Amino acid sequence: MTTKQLYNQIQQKKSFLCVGLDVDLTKIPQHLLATEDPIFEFNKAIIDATHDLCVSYKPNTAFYEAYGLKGWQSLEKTINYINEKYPDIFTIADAKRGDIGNTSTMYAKAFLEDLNFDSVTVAPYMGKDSVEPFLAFENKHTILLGLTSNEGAFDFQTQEIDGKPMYQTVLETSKTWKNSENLMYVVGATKAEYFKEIRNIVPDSFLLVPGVGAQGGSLEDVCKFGMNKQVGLLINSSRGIIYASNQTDFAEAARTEALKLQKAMAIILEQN
Ligand SMILES: O=c1ccn([C@@H]2O[C@H](COP(=O)(O)O)[C@@H](O)[C@H]2O)c(=O)[nH]1
Repeated sequence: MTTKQLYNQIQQKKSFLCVGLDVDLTKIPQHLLATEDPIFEFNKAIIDATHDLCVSYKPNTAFYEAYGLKGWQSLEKTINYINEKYPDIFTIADAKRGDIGNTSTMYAKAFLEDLNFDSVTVAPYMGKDSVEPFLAFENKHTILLGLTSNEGAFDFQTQEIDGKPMYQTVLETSKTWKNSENLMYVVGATKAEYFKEIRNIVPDSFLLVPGVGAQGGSLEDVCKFGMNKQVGLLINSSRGIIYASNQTDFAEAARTEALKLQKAMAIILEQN
């Protein structure tokens, strides 16, 4: 999928919402545990209930890897379901990979070729040769960790080397790499005050923004400095949407929460 197609979806749906599919078997409705594949049944119901309100789904692979082979199979069924039933939706494997070149190539094949996600999140700290194998995939996107939403982001990412915070060096250096058109960045909603500076460095890139909802980030604050001509934002909420209820009405409750965010986004889009 191209960023132009993603932008078209944003305009059509008046939404730049990404729903996070972080399935924890201890939090999903009990009745689903009796089914053959509770993770997939949960995801399928959430996806069917929210697909018209969001432009992206982001399963965090940790929540599938934690359940071994069965978890990986649930992830595969989920991505196949989205690709077959809702092919216009942008898919993100939140896997935070990155290794020496030949290993990164295998990670890239796993997520972008075998599972056929549109994008994968990648950690930047092993440098250019660890990221370029992901960028080698045409029409796919690499989402590099820029400035993350957690408190630990201040341990390294904002630390200065030669007078410049490390996250800025990551943005400036990575945008010179091969096929950087297909590069996006993760920037946490909890770091709203950094968006102005980040937009100066990467004015045209899409930013994947987790941290709205359960982590307390503000949609309005992020949009104020984070939006660009193509909107340029994918705002993720996972727990705030998918665990709105743990009863039989869980999918409707998820839709209600997604709708609240979509309506707020529609207003912001109208004003910009
Ligand atoms: O900086 C980051 C990078 C990734 N995440 C991931 O996003 C979701 C957020 O979930 P919520 O339930 O909406 O808090 C989750 O998969 C994280 O691992 C992040 O939060 N911050």
